[in-house]
Amino acid sequence: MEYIKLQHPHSYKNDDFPPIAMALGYFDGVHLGHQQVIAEAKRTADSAGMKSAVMTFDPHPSVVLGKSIQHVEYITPIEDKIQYIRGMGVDYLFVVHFTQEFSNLLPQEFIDQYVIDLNVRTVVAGFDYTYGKMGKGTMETIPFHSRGMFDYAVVPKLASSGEKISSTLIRSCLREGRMEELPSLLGRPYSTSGTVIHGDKRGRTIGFPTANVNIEEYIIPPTGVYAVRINVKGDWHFGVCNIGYRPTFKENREPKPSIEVHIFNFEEEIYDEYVKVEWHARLRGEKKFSGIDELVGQIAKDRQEALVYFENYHG
Ligand SMILES: Cc1cc2nc3c(=O)[nH]c(=O)nc-3n(C[C@H](O)[C@H](O)[C@H](O)COP(=O)(O)O)c2cc1C
Ligand SMILES: Nc1ncnc2c1ncn2[C@@H]1O[C@H](COP(=O)(O)OP(=O)(O)O)[C@@H](O)[C@H]1O
Repeated sequence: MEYIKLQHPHSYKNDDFPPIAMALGYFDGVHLGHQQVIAEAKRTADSAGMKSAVMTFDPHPSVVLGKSIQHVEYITPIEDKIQYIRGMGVDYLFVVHFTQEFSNLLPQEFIDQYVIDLNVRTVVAGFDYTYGKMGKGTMETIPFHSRGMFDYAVVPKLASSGEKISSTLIRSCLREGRMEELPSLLGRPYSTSGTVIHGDKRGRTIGFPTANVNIEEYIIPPTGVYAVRINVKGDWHFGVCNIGYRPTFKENREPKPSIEVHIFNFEEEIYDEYVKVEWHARLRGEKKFSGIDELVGQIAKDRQEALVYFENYHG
């Protein structure tokens, strides 16, 4: 896959590229609905002898359009998005740096500069895709803006248990800790990557060392205890993860919850390793225990519950 970052204004002309079938979207999560749009662009490219492409945007428009939030949390931060799209086998990935100036392009200007000038011959997008200033361009206006230079295909909504699969639905599952529903929406479990940092070194003294993972940019599930898998140096391990403020030990809440994984049957020192945590099930909420023995007893039960959960796990 060729990865092309586009800064506005770019200077490509259509003879810089072969004919392209391009999937267009923000694609946070690269969920099953997104995967359908991307697969449709690939099918079209294959059957028409064109190259396939995905165009997406970074950062999230709300960062730039100043809708209250400055710090967006993603289902798939840009690096993960690139990796999942690469895994789908597309030929080109265009990532447009989303700026105020870019967001002010009129729908026709967007189509001229970001579709026609990149030699796109077929646009594929979901039924609710919008483009150009204020999202005024829709799949209904696309034939008009195409100037007869390209075809288009609209992918209808994909539902799971009667609900439209969307980044919004996935965000609410994540915020509510409904981890078990995510594979049917994402096509894979939710996962987050980060570096193992130093904690208070208390874990090892209570018999449950925990790798504290610094996870940034992702949506963090609610505090509580989870059955997880963790990838360390290329190998998957099972474990239990606590997200929270460790009220048993700490009077005052830190600004961010800690995310700590006790890895089963594992004894290595892994500080500074970049690890991937895969979230499978929420087991319980975080509690303040009256002492270390009660906490340790509960963690032993959590471990057992996760082991039972994973007994029938077959990757
Ligand atoms: C599976 C699991 C469940 C946990 N549950 C709680 C809890 O309910 N309440 C709490 O105060 N701490 C809980 N902890 C966090 C421990 O307090 C924490 O691991 C310990 O303080 C070690 O911290 P350290 O890694 O910074 O040394 C849990 C940890 C694990 C691994
Ligand atoms: N089974 C295990 N699960 C998690 N971390 C482990 C395990 N065995 C060894 N470790 C190592 O020990 C560290 C955790 O020990 P801990 O006393 O909890 O320290 P910290 O408070 O710095 O996280 C991890 O970062 C890792 O390097």
